[in-house]
Amino acid sequence: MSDPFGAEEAPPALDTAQDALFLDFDGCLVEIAPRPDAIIVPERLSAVLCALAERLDGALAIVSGRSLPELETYLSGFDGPMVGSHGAESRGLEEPPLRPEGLAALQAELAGFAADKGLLYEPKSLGAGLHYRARPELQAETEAFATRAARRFPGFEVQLAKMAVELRPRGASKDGALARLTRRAPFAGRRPVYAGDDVTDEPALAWAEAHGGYGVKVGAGATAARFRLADPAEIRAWLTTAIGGDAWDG
Ligand SMILES: O=P(O)(O)OC[C@H]1O[C@H](O[C@H]2O[C@H](CO)[C@@H](O)[C@H](O)[C@H]2O)[C@H](O)[C@@H](O)[C@@H]1O
Repeated sequence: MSDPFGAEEAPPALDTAQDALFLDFDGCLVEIAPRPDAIIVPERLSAVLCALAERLDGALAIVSGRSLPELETYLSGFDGPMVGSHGAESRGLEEPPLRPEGLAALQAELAGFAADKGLLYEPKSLGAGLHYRARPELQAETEAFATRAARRFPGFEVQLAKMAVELRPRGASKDGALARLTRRAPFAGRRPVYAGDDVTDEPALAWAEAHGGYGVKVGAGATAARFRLADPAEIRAWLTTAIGGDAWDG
């Protein structure tokens, strides 16, 4: 694909003997949908992730901005490690969640703003999101509101996402999650490979590049990643190839 931001090349085949693989969820494994609850998760996805995790000796983790319970529901057949809420909560890592004070009050404020403005409010296990896809003209106002909310609730910070602005626990990050994961088995000593599509993924893509591995940017846009694939369908095909599978058919 042609892109003004470099990273033209497709990634090499995964090296299952030495790679540790970290995968974003929305926009990477599944296509972006008009609403968070409207995504379509291909039936084979969990089975492909399980097979690939086995080839990687368990060194495969999902690293997402989604709430952990949602990830567990959408990928119910996959039992490997998962990091949710932009690094603030995890499964299989024995890490306590980052739960700042004021979550309920913060959520009530964001829900009220959404109701007033006709935005989609997304309650999250450790934060909240405001989706302005239906009212894109309100992006600046929504971001300004979120910035003011983060001042009143200092345990939280603003996280921009595709057509959305979120408040997540302060200090949570996907690159921080990668740093922690790669210090422990079965990830330690392997080459970090991260794939993701959004600004929420850029620090993790840069982290993989800076730590002996590489990033795969999904879709268009400026990126720290060396490699690029066009969309989640190409990501799924790349994963399937690594397990010797046939062409992805949904
Ligand atoms: O880190 P990710 O797995 O990419 O999650 C980031 C956010 O994804 C979701 O929102 C995005 O996807 C929605 C469904 O396609 C889309 O409607 C929305 O516009 C996108 O921003 C999710 O709702 C958020 O909680 C995640 O943080």
